[in-house]
Amino acid sequence: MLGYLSHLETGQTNQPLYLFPMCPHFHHPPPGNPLASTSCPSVCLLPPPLSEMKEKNPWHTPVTIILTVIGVIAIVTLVTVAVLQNKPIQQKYKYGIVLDAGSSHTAVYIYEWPAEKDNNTGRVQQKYSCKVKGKGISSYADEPQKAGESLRECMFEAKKQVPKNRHGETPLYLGATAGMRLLNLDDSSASNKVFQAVEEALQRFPFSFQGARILSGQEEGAFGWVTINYLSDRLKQGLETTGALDLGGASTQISFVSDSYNGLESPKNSVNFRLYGNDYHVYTHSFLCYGKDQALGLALAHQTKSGPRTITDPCFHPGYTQTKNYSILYDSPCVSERKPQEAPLSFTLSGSGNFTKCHEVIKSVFDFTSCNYSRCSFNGVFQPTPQGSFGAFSAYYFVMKFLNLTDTSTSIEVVREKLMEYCATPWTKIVKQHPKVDQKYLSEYCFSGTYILTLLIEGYNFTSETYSKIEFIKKIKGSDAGWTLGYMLNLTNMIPAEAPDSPLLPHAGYVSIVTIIAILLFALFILSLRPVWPTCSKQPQIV
Ligand SMILES: Nc1nc2c(ncn2[C@@H]2O[C@H](COP(=O)(O)OP(=O)(O)OP(=O)(O)O)[C@@H](O)[C@H]2O)c(=O)[nH]1
Repeated sequence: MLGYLSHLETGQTNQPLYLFPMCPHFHHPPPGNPLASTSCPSVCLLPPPLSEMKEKNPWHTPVTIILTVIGVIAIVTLVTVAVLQNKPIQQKYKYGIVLDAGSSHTAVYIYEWPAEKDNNTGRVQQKYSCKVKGKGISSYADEPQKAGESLRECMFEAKKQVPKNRHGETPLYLGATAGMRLLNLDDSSASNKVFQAVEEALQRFPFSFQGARILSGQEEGAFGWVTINYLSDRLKQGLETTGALDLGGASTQISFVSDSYNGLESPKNSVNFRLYGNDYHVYTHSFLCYGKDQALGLALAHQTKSGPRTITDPCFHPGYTQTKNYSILYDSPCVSERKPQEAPLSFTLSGSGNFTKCHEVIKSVFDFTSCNYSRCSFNGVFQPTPQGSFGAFSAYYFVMKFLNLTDTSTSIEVVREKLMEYCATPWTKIVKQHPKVDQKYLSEYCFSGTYILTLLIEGYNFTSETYSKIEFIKKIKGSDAGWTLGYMLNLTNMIPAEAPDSPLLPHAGYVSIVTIIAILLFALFILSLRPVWPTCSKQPQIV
């Protein structure tokens, strides 16, 4: 038989090298007689000059050609099926809507997750959020109808955001937090009317309305913890969890896992979860009246207990003045009992911008003396020592971001110094520096920054070391940090108690393995046909 002819030049002899695929090695015909046989048992004699002959490829038999074609078709079919069968289909989404009816305002959040991964494996993420104009629903106690109306604009937007064919199946929840907790304490009938109005308003939308309710402080804290750990994938991967610090307008929550807390001491602070096959004993506490707006009210109440007409408030910038109404300030159940017996209608507040004095005023709103447990935060509330990393969101983030204090590697002493300098800055200068910032927020950053530091260090007992493990966050991977996502995940059973079975291989790995196996099988098949392989003949076939 005759193999392919190659005219590669060999280095030493400068003779042509003849390659015969069926011969075990190359060989050089003896000089002068290129047709002489060499050591290859199936040696192929040199053919006459190429121009004189036409090779007949021994593989070109009908059987080998048919087998090769069948083999190639089989491989292509196998790989195509593997690719198509296991290919991620074009994503379709399902949706869930949660309204966070907070004390200061209401926000609408739309979440989405892959429809085909409904069984707890798809990642839920925030698709859209809308801040409802105006104040929180609790501020509509005197005109409940308006509470419902206030939600309409954002809800119409939500209708546009969710595809029409998903409207009917999209669950819609409203959770109210500390503002409604306070209204409910103060006037439960007014609170019911507000709920009635918002329920009627929400039922008019084509979503699957699941009801409106007040979350307990414990739920608010625990679902905030779930949210941030879910978004950072710590739950699914069974990693060490992050604590959650949430500072609202009317309440504040702290939630974390501590090695020293198993729920036996102060069981009311314990929330247990089994998520993705792991058990979590979470410590959580919500301080009603210690959100930043109510805390400001507590601080003002402390300074106006004798019913003065003017106060010099160290938590406001020098040159800042404001007239405040006594009945509005003391309207909140957080301070109503402390209302001075005799007080004028209003008082004038003049800022002095003194961080040290502001810190003293703020400390006076905490009770650090009573504790019936092994350890307490404040107001006699049990709390283990903060442990691990923490995510601090809501007003923690707004305030620290504005003050440029989100870098917690900055020592607490430096944070104090910066606050000292900031508080002492005259109000006119502050306004000039931030002409676009809402003056209500702007005027309160000195108080809020000082309050946050006091709450964290003296209140929750963060030390220089543990303070550096706090991260001030607004969003994680595009979704807002807050209780709403955790709440929805819980109500829709989107976090399984046990770890779901995951596919052994990702799509690409699966396709690669099928391809390799197909090729190996084909090679094996060809080898198995060895008996019918064409062999080198002693005589070249000249056609
Ligand atoms: N500086 C600043 N403050 C904000 C902003 N949005 C909200 N706040 C304030 O931050 C505080 C906390 O706001 P939220 O997290 O919405 O709290 P909330 O849900 O109204 O309050 P709770 O019912 O106590 O949970 C409130 O005092 C708000 O007035 C913002 O964009 N910038």
